[in-house]
Amino acid sequence: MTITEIDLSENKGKVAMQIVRACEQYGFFTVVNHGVPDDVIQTLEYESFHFFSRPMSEKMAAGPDHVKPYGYGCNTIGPNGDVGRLEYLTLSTNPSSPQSIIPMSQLIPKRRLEFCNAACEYVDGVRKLTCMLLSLTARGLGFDKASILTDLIRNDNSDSILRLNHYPPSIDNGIGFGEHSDPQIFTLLRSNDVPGLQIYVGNDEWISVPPNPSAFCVFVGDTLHAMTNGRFVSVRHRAITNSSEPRMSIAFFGAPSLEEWIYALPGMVTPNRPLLYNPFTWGQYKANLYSGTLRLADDRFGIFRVGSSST
Ligand SMILES: O=C(O)CCC(=O)C(=O)O
Ligand SMILES: [Fe+2]
Repeated sequence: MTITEIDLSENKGKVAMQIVRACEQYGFFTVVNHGVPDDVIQTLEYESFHFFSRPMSEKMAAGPDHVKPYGYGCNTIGPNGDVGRLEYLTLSTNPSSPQSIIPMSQLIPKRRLEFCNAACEYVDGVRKLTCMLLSLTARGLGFDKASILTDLIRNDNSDSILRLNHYPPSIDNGIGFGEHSDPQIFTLLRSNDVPGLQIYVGNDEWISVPPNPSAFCVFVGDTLHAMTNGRFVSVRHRAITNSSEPRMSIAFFGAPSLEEWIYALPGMVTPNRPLLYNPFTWGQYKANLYSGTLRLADDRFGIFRVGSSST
């Protein structure tokens, strides 16, 4: 069983096909030669370690009382009782949100300007990379216009998120971040050289993704799964803590605007692949995710599924 590693410096037609195949198989691949400058990545990692090294009283200024899912959190994930051995900081990338990088940086102790600049530059780089991957995905799926996917993220009101996850050392195979799929379109995650990430590949099997600081891990999220009417897998994944070194992962969750309607793209519904989900807006999906009683590992498509009693 091998994880697809995609070299973005290779022929674009070939890369587009590789992406589609990987999204169909596991909903997961890694990319190298991705174009996000190494110093941008290193700087944000440095600032993130600095933030998490501050006393709890200082970190708490950035949470946990912010609008879900934003702000600082420690050991709890989401509002419904999920726990993990990590601390994290979640920021909106939409400049008009009060929870976005610039206003939230004001709450970050010491080095606030350095943190803010590093996070903004990082988001700039990963957003471009996400657009490139979506453009290649559109091509691989046979669409003439890449904008059918890239416009979702390019939209000024894109609800994309940046999250820094810090896993303190722990050497007993504990759950750092429990099993889940990401709700958005694509997640781009990069970690330091410490293992922990595992993905589900079916048949009760989980495989460990070897850490590669010069690569990004790419996860298909629930939204892209719905847009492809189930052709792409929204990959279940988790993080295990089992190292004497701290692990830092930085995730960019590429999402549409709250008002955007999510529905099966042209050609995705066929006699062999009947429609799975009724159209919904990203805002509706998100509200269902955070306002109800859903746990991290639960299926979130319930009320949106064709034939569900609530639709
Ligand atoms: O840290 C990791 O490797 C996984 C984190 C994750 O799945 C998430 O932030 O959604
Ligand atoms: Fe995730």
